[in-house]
Amino acid sequence: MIRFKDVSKDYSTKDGKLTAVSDVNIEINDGEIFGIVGYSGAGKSTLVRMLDGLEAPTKGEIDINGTNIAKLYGHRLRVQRQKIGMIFQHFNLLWSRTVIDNIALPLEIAKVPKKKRQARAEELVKLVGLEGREHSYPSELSGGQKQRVGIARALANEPTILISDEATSALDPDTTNEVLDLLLKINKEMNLTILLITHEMHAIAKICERVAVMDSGRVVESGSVFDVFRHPKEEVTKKFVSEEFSPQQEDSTITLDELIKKYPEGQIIRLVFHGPQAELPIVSEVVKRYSELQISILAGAIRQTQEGALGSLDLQFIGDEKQITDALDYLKKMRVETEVIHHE
Ligand SMILES: Nc1ncnc2c1ncn2[C@@H]1O[C@H](COP(=O)(O)OP(=O)(O)OP(=O)(O)O)[C@@H](O)[C@H]1O
Repeated sequence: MIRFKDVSKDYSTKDGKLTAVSDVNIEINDGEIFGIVGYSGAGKSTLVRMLDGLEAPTKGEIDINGTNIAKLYGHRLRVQRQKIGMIFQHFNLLWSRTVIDNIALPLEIAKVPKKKRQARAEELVKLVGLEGREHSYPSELSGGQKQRVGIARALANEPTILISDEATSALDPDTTNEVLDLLLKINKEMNLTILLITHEMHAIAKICERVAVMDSGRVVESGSVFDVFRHPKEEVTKKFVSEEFSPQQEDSTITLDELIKKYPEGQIIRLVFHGPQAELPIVSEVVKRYSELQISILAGAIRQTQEGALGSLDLQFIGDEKQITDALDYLKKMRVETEVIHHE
């Protein structure tokens, strides 16, 4: 288990003290994929550097399976750091080395005999799906392939923890999904604990079980991804969730205010479905039961999370108030969450 306990980190700058991380408490279970999301400057990288023993907290304790990282130095710190693999946004590969030699680099540093490191590097090439590209140079690879090399290299020393620091931020959406699928596969096959640091809620939704949202050095909200997506409490979380998850209108740049301006009549209701409900024909049932109402679908989105599908739909209801209330009661009975986002 990784435990951040009341962790703070201050830097002294020419403008005085800067608190990069403030009273952070997080517990990450073995084998879990845990997300940390925050905008630039939220303190995510500082947290990672402390976990990797590159910097010590000003206050608090970070321990991995009971060992306080800040208390380690010399050989013991090096051994501990080998248990943590890291992947980065810009891959950090050596351009003069081939794929296989990049992957074998940490083993060379750890002085693993040549035959053994060759065999391990070949195994890793297979694991990340780069067979046939062993002797290519990074400049000959696509972004997704480069990140696969990064992942294989990070796994060379058989770490128990993998930190992904914005590792998909420079990739296009399809490649991002492929890399996330690979992380999920590795997590399952090797029971690896993965800490996913990102500003992309999509990546969190796709593979994480739990998430902590950081803002100005603090963890402002945390919990299961499913719950945080369903009921974001803090403004910053709402912003992240709505960037990724708000129902997509035909013109996806339209804001809620513009939507209301465009459809001022009646009521606009947002429905949130989860789990098996997302697959039931609930909307057609409402249309049938309350046939006097005029019901239009304005926008919709569905996301797959590790706990099942989470869907959201904005509907406009025009008609008799009592009928609208009855329709909403019916939806509630079907355990669909409803939120009135506009009432004429
Ligand atoms: N070595 C340092 N000296 C002084 N201030 C620092 C140092 N490292 C980080 N900071 C400051 O601490 C705050 C948090 O930075 P950090 O890099 O941890 O954020 P982040 O969430 O990782 O953002 P990004 O993704 O942009 O790196 C920022 O205000 C940053 O300027």
